[in-house]
Amino acid sequence: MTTYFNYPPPELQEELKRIANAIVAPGKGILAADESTATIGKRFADISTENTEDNRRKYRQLLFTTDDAVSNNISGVILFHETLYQKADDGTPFVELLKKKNIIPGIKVDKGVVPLFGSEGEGTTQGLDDLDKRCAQYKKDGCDFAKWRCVLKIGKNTPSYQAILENANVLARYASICQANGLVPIVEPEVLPDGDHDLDRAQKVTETVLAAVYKALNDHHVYLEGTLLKPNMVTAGQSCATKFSPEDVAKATVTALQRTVPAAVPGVTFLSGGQTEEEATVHLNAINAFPGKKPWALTFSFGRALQASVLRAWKGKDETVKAGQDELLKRAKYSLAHST
Ligand SMILES: O=P(O)(O)OC[C@H]1O[C@](O)(COP(=O)(O)O)[C@@H](O)[C@@H]1O
Repeated sequence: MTTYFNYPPPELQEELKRIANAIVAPGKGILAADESTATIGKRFADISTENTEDNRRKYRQLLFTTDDAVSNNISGVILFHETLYQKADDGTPFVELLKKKNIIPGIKVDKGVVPLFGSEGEGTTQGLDDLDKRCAQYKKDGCDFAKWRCVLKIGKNTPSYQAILENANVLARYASICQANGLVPIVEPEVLPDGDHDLDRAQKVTETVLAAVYKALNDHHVYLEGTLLKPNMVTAGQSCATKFSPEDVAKATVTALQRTVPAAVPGVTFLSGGQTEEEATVHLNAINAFPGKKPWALTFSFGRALQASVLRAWKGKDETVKAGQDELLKRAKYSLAHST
């Protein structure tokens, strides 16, 4: 294997580093509002709201017209393709609304999880074919970062070596293509919380997966200072009989990261992965409070843990938009409350 290669040119390195650091500025995190049409449909079903293009637009308008104070705690928003090109009622493109608030627009660029042939129900994530072209266009259209999610399942025989390697490699290919186009790649290898495994097993799997991801990023010459990691917090499986304290979760999570994530990475933006808003917040605060070496910013890139009460307050109605926005302000403020 050749070890002769070039990192991005110095100006591009500077740009990527500047964007990544701005996203994880102290006290700030990411609002993951990039639910695909099917996923937002599930969220809308819970509040008996029809999954139409205009309802999706209205809901994202609610999020992006929340009081400017939201940008004290939200540095970036991940958008779904459709949302990037939508406008508010007064014709202002959503991207402009965000930029006016000093919030960095980002874009989900993966095209979803597909089965991995020959595996025990595992998957890989598709979307590489036209990624270079799409990234160039998204950068022109105002995005400064991107996100790609891979999922790994914990089971008796999983995650398999096949799945670990394949997902690490596809994340690395995605990351290098993003960087070439001036987008900071958020690398998301989510170890799913489904199952009855304990905390120790979740930690070991997370370590193995992250180690493979950083090996692949190195193999693909990804410039780590211009990337962010979006991992799962290390929690026991959702059906595990044993209960673990926030301090246990913090210890397992910080230890897994210390063992695998290079110090060159500016920040870790955790996904919430089906935890309640309260759990995700308590865990993130325990992670930040945990003593020891933590050379990266540790913050949030929550979907459900920032939006569950927003959706419940909004209920799909025009007259409850303000109630939804108040919930978003509250959740954004408290997600990192004890660590700033
Ligand atoms: O399956 P989809 O529609 O791509 O969405 C997956 C969701 O998972 C996330 O990566 C993390 O979301 P959660 O914090 O709710 O786990 C979001 O960015 C994204 O919206």
